[in-house]
Amino acid sequence: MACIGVVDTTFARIDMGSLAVDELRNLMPDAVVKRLTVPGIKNTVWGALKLIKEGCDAVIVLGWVGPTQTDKYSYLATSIGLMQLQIQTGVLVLDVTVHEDEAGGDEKRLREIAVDRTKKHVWNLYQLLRGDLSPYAGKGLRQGYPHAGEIV
Ligand SMILES: Cc1nc2c(=O)[nH]c(=O)nc-2n(C[C@H](O)[C@H](O)[C@H](O)CO)c1C
Repeated sequence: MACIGVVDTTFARIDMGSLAVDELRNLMPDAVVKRLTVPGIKNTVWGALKLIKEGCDAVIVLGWVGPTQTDKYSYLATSIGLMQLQIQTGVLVLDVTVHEDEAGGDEKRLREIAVDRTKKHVWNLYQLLRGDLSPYAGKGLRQGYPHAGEIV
């Protein structure tokens, strides 16, 4: 039985962790889901490794990046950490991040982005655990926005 880790943060302004857990239950009702909420994105590497050590086969990390340059640097550091973690463990760690400044201050839009991106990346994780996404290659899939679509 698959074990899926969910790591999210208190820094986030939308509860993407709960959205991810709900969507995992929809797509993978038999999977064990282990959730760990940490203070912020820079703590997610530790959280993901903890869940991997506890036996998770894959981890989805839900991060929220603030609008300042310092926030962006924190995210860059985290991204490198999450990539290193995958190199060292070989475990898929799917980084799902919402940037607070990507909706131009429109908080309703920001929620829509967070919900759409979380659900679609849970779907991506589900597909990757069952094989790969090759049936969707080149289809212009987007998370947080409508699919851009294929150029034909
Ligand atoms: C500058 C900064 N920006 C963010 C952010 O954009 N998103 C986030 O989740 N957390 C941020 N943090 C906090 C760090 O991730 C971490 O929680 C603290 O440095 C404590 O280790 C910091 C310190």
